Amino acid sequence: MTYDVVKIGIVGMGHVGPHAASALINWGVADVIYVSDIDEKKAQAEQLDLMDSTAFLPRPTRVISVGADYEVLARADVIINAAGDITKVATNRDGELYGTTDIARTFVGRIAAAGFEGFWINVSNPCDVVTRLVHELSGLPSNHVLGTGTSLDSARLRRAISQRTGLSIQSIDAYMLGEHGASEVAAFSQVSIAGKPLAELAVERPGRFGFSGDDVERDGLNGGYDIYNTKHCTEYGIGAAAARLAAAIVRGERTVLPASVYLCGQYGQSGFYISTPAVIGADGVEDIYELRLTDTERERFLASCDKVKHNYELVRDHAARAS
Ligand SMILES: NC(=O)c1ccc[n+]([C@@H]2O[C@H](COP(=O)([O-])OP(=O)(O)OC[C@H]3O[C@@H](n4cnc5c(N)ncnc54)[C@H](O)[C@@H]3O)[C@@H](O)[C@H]2O)c1
Repeated sequence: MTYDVVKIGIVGMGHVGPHAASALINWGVADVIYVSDIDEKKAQAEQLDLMDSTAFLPRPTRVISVGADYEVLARADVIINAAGDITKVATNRDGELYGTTDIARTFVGRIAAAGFEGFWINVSNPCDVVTRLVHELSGLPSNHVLGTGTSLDSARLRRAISQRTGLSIQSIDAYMLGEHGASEVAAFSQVSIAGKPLAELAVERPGRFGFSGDDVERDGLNGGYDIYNTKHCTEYGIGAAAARLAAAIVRGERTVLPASVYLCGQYGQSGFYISTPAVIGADGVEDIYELRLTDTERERFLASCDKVKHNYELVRDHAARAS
């Protein structure tokens, strides 16, 4: 699919939403960005600030504030969901479990009823659970809905390896898999640089490449809280991650990126969202890759799947009790 005019909607203009918008504007990805927030004044203020930034850029982008008129977002090609309450994840991303899912119920169905046929990229936490709910409420095929998942955590893992090796982040092929949360796993056995497995490099040049997998996994896993504990949010990395996925879709890139995707038999798992590398392009999630893991990595990945599925059951019970 090619777009004459690329329209992207963003729900939730707290920290993440505006940074995703800013990345899309700076990269020249979108012609129109609809910004939505239950706090209409906040959405309007962000609209004006973002529009001011366009005066300094080569390509014009229209930013339109729609407040809580969610139906307008049905005109978008891609919608990013960043609605939530970041103060609730002070110790654990599951702190938003009922909040963000209740919030998603207020707009995903309305946007679907207004005829939305595009793509959802969910950022809100707990990311894999909210992504699954968005898929369920949207009525869209599973390849039209994805979550940022471990895209950010994988960037943190690559950053940690980059800091230890002195090589650029772009030179490091490494993935965090599983839940975007405490149970995620670094696929350390599959890290490669220059087409060589890290394990081989570690034998050849231990001084540069012989660092501990546990240490870099810790950075991938806890990197968010290292930032959150000081500034009480994370915004640049995740804004860029969401924008990157949106760009890959509207440009039809077929780029391999880690994302929370609907498993259909990969790792022996099906019917829910969790992160693994995927091909992102004009059809959204066009292919899903299963990595060859060590027994321990696989065991941990499967435990992560169990946790995400269990959290979804909690959300389902919560919704049943409320109805
Ligand atoms: N997946 C990731 O890697 C990652 C990283 C950072 C943040 N997050 C998550 O992204 C979400 C947003 O983070 P943030 O720091 O921007 O949070 P925030 O609390 O700063 O902003 C959330 C915004 O959502 C708005 N909102 C709430 N209910 C709404 C509704 N019904 N309709 C429209 N807007 C609504 C709020 O008014 C607020 O402006 C959170 O769930 C957070 O945990 C995920």
